[in-house]
Amino acid sequence: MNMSTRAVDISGVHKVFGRVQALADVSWGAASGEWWGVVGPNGSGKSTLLRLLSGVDGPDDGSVRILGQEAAAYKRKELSRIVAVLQQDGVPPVGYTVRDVVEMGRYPHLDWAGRDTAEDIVDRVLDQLGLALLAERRLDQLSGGQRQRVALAKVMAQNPQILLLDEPTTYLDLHYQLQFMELLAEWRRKAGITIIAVLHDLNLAAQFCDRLLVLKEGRIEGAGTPGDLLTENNIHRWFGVDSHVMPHPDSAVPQLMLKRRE
Ligand SMILES: Nc1ncnc2c1ncn2[C@@H]1O[C@H](COP(=O)(O)OP(=O)(O)OP(=O)(O)O)[C@@H](O)[C@H]1O
Repeated sequence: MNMSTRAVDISGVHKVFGRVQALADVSWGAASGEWWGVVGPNGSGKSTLLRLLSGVDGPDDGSVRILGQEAAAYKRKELSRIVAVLQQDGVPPVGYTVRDVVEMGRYPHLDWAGRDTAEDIVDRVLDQLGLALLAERRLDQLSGGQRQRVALAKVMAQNPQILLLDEPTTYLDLHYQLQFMELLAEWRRKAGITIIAVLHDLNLAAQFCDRLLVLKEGRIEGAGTPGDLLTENNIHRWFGVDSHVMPHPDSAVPQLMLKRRE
């Protein structure tokens, strides 16, 4: 890839649902290899933005470019080789085995005869995520945290350049939340992928993301480093809550403690 090519670039994007302006004149982009957290109150347009970036939906106005080309100009399978998406509940508890699901991640890379172009990748990913012993287990026999690890294995097998995540840690306990974020960080370090993650947990976002994109009522309220953006004033402006913001003792990134009202 040409290193000057931006991973994603959107400009002048509008998206309307009935009378709701989900995104209003949004212009923003991510350089290759960056990790962006997309944050903001409920209903601010975060998931809508992710859907436009994944190509499942198009803007009403403006442009959404992936690696320099309009998202709509890609063939479905071609875009799936570049962009992978992981949702809140990444894989549902159905009867497929762990291996089946991770193999599904390879679909965009199968040739015309259904042959995989990189056969060993499924076993490598299963090993890397500590899932080798669970490979033949069915998803409905796994915990939510284990299933989310399988969902991560599936998108890793997909081997994308850009990973989109929509609140991926919502159903995870503290241990799995941290483990999930560390696995993403390691993957990015090794493969240089671009990560764009909708996150509600600002403390996790501050610890892992290079930059934050803040949306409110469909508009960009800020784009920059957690250190620049996560101030007590901003938190109040965006979420209507009072907080203490303090530097993390290890890394000095801002960490948030909510104040009670009384
Ligand atoms: N398919 C749809 N039909 C109608 N309205 C929609 C649709 N998708 C989103 N919206 C509306 O667009 C606005 C933005 O929604 P979106 O899901 O992008 O917000 P969000 O920031 O991801 O919210 P949350 O934090 O609650 O997940 C909301 O007002 C929502 O009700």
